[in-house]
Amino acid sequence: MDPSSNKHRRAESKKYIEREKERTKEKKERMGSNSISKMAARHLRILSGCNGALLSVRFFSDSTLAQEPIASTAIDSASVSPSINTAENHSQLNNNKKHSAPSSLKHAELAKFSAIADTWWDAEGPYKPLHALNPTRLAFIRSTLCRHFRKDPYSARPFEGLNIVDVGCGGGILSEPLARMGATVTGIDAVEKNIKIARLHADLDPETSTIEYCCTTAEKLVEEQRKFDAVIASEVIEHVADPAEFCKSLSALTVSEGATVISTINRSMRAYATAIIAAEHILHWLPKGTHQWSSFLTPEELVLILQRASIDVKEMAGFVYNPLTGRWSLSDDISVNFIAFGTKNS
Ligand SMILES: C[S@@+](CC[C@H](N)C(=O)[O-])C[C@H]1O[C@@H](n2cnc3c(N)ncnc32)[C@H](O)[C@@H]1O
Ligand SMILES: [Mg+2]
Repeated sequence: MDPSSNKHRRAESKKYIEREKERTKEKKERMGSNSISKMAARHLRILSGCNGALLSVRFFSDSTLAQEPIASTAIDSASVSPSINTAENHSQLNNNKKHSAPSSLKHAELAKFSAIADTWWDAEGPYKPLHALNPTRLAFIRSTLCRHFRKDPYSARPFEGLNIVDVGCGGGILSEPLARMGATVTGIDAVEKNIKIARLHADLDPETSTIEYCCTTAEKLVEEQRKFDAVIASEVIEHVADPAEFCKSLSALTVSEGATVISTINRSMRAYATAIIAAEHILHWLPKGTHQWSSFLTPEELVLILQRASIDVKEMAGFVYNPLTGRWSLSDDISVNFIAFGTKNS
């Protein structure tokens, strides 16, 4: 056939389209074994740490995922507040630029945390909700980690022998009880002031003075080739620049067969009404602007990005607030606050 003829060109185009179809099919098949559609269709068994009740959460089909892009915001260095532009933070931020992994820092978010750093241990201050949430999230963390690492959940120090990193530890509200439960804890935060407060507070008690606090990021620890049995990022992922990259860093920090725990807020209308309108604008629990609804992740999105980072989510639970008692409890209602436990694929 004459190579310049129309017939020849049509035949070549047809071959090309066929090859592309074949490649797409292969790609789909490769992804299929791991894809969220399988994950989404299956029931996750959730054992509540508080009452041992067997809860079950059904994920939606992945069509919802296709419609809703995972929230991701580019770093806007112009929006960094002068309060975070300290020499220490500057050198730390500059150091981050040198690393190959993209920075998880969202400077405007860090400025908000820096501005209220001295209130971490004021149980009636802006971190009141985190203080109130602490026993409930610890119940989930204790039950999932003990089950996974075959530890006795009824022991006073069930995490003895476990090496845990608390990423975005803030003032150490979660790091401290983890250390009291026997874990060797490393607490890291991108805000220098938070780390200073955390260090000062932990030094008040010999049981928590063992915590290693460091002003750094997950990606920086990856560069340093640090590894942990368990990686925890509680109420942090909604404040980072790129949740998917952040999860990759968390995964890289986790030993093979190790555990990753993430808690955050669902991108639901209920979350908008309660976590933003009520908590920030009506009840003034949190400073206005603490959260951006568009930065929240749905549970399905979190499962997907963790799966792509080689972490299989095994258990998930919701945190539900009772305004009458002022207490949080574990629930199968993941429509607002939720927590996920996953394990790193070997
Ligand atoms: C809502 S606070 C949660 C603190 C703590 N995890 C807790 O729940 O008690 C979020 C924390 O994450 C930190 N943070 C935000 N982005 C970060 C990043 N990319 N790397 C490390 N820490 C970060 C903030 O400075 C802040 O202390
Ligand atoms: Mg938050």
